[in-house]
Amino acid sequence: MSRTALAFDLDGTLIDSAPDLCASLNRVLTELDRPHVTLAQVKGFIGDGVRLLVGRALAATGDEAPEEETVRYVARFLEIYEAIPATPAQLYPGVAETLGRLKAGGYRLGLCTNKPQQATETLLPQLGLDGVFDCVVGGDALPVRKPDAGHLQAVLERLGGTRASSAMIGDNENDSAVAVGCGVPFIAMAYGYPRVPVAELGAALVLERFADLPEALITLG
Ligand SMILES: O=C(O)COP(=O)(O)O
Ligand SMILES: [Mg+2]
Repeated sequence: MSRTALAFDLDGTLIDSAPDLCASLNRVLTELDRPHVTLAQVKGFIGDGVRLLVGRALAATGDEAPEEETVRYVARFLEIYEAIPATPAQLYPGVAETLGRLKAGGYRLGLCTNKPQQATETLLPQLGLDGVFDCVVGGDALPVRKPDAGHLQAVLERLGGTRASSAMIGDNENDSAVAVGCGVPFIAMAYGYPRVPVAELGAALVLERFADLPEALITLG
């Protein structure tokens, strides 16, 4: 077991959050008398944090709003989103069991997500993942966030992970970029929300099933 510190992305890697994000965006859009966005559109908006998620939904349904208005809509969006209880059924197949298996096997697990810290910490116990992660670093927890490598760097420092002992597991270009920036291998989950074909993410390995991760880590060496 040479890779002992694992950093995970959240949306599109551990949970299928797009339906709740889409429903929350559409409630905000209804309040603004705008048309709704589709689930397929929202999947393309996810991954760069909540400000861009809301901004993209506004751009897709009319004019982008001035910054101070957008800030209010982001706050309203988060109020709605955080009030929707998540359930373990939103985890992709095998996620809970596999994370439990890795933790029991001595791996240190960190979360490196662009979702805001408070929304992430609200979600984790609802998903049944309370206490699974040794550190959780959300998209507003630091002055930088993915694709800035400083985000993953902070997670790896908290996990005590070095280049040789770490890996990043994610679903899109931002996860690939931080892995490259930190010089650690990137494992891509093929089922997430990438904006380019998964084969173009530059991953050391692409997995169809989360449950294949423990064996993949052994392959990686
Ligand atoms: O963009 C977000 O809010 C979350 O995205 P991530 O968990 O895939 O980083
Ligand atoms: Mg993601």
